[in-house]
Amino acid sequence: MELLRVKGGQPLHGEIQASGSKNSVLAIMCAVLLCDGETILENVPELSDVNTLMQILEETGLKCEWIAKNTVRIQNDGITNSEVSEELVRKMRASFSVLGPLLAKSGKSVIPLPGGCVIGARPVDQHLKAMRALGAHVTMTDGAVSAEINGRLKGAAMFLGTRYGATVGATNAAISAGALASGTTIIYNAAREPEIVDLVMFLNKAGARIRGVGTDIITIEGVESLKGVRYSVMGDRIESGTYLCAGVITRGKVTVSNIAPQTLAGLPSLLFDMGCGITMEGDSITVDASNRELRPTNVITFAYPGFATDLQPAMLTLLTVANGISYVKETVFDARFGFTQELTRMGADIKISGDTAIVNGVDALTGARVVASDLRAAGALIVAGLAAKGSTNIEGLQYLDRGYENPVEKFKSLGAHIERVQS
Ligand SMILES: CC(=O)N[C@H]1[C@@H](OP(=O)(O)OP(=O)(O)OC[C@H]2O[C@@H](n3ccc(=O)[nH]c3=O)[C@H](O)[C@@H]2O)O[C@H](CO)[C@@H](O)[C@@H]1O
Ligand SMILES: C=C(OP(=O)(O)O)C(=O)O
Repeated sequence: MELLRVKGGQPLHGEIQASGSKNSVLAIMCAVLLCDGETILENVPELSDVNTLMQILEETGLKCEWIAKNTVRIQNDGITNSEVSEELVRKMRASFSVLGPLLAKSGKSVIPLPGGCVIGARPVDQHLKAMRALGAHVTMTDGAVSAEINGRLKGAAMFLGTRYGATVGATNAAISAGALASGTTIIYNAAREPEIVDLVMFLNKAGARIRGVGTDIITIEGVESLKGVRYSVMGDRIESGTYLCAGVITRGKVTVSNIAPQTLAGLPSLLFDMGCGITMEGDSITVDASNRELRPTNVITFAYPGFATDLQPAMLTLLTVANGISYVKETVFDARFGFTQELTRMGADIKISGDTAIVNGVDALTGARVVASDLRAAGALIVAGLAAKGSTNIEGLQYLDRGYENPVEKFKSLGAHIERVQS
């Protein structure tokens, strides 16, 4: 079995470049189904999720290849198959996001349900609501969603949302499907995440007419066709935040460049509240925690511009060594504290009460053998290991590889003692 071995105690110093955003590129690659001809995507992170989505697009008849480092070429000469195989959907939940684009472009889409996962139940009711609003006939057979339309989808007004707030995936689905629908589509309570803005910038460059992105009302004037373009994906704010938290927990000084600091929403302010120095300049952000005592703080996750749920595990990990009690409330997913059990094995003092983790800071974490059960848990356990006394051995690297590009090289360049080992 492959493990990540982290020897803690070394303050991180230096600068890394953020990779392209995983969540952004996945949404954009799905939208390439709508675009005729050649699309070239730049700043694409080399991740297993990206490779899985390339396989899914190939299954539908598109041609995908890496043509240079971080550059993918996708040729869309027509969709030849509208059914995605279960094996691929099981590998990656985001594969469900081809539903809307496949339907809008080919009139049909059959996608197995992605199922729940370790961060909570993840229903797709709002995705289906959006497709139905646009006129599709949607049914469920043998655990797969089947959506069909005779001719073009028809623009409509719709309200999307769940008891957790706005939904990123369903907003993306409605935007992509609405782009090729006849007439006007209006999405109320649209999610406002930067990755949705990136998707819309790509689609508008390809010929779509979408306004209001970044606000909670998005208006789409449907067009008859979209044409492939060259587009560079935004920097990854979740990866960036993970490296910043690693810099802080080791009491180091870390700069992340190739990232729009405003996309980090509340993270820089919270790190400032904890006692860190923060500098933002152009497309880079520096956090300085050298010789600082870390104060506790309270965090509540929420749809953007709230604190990102994907950064909750790294942030909570940081609070395990703050000087006092912090409260972390998770409002986006209903089971995203599983990783805290592993932190407890490293000496953290965490109690879970409903949707809130009560984190009582300890003097130091200690190394242990731990298991990552999801992508951001893997990032958080690295953050913990970097600060812990002794060695931490992390299992579950298949999750890490879904969303962090070259983590060993990047952490090493900051001075971390980290390596992949067989055990
Ligand atoms: C590939 C990708 O971009 N993944 C991101 C995306 O996931 P994803 O698009 O799945 O997240 P959503 O914003 O849709 O989900 C938010 C909440 O709404 C619920 N929900 C969602 C859709 C639906 O039809 N019904 C429903 O109840 C979900 O279970 C969850 O509790 O946004 C999340 C929230 O920022 C991030 O954590 C994920 O990293
Ligand atoms: C939850 C995440 O991704 P996904 O939606 O693909 O599971 C994530 O990136 O943290």
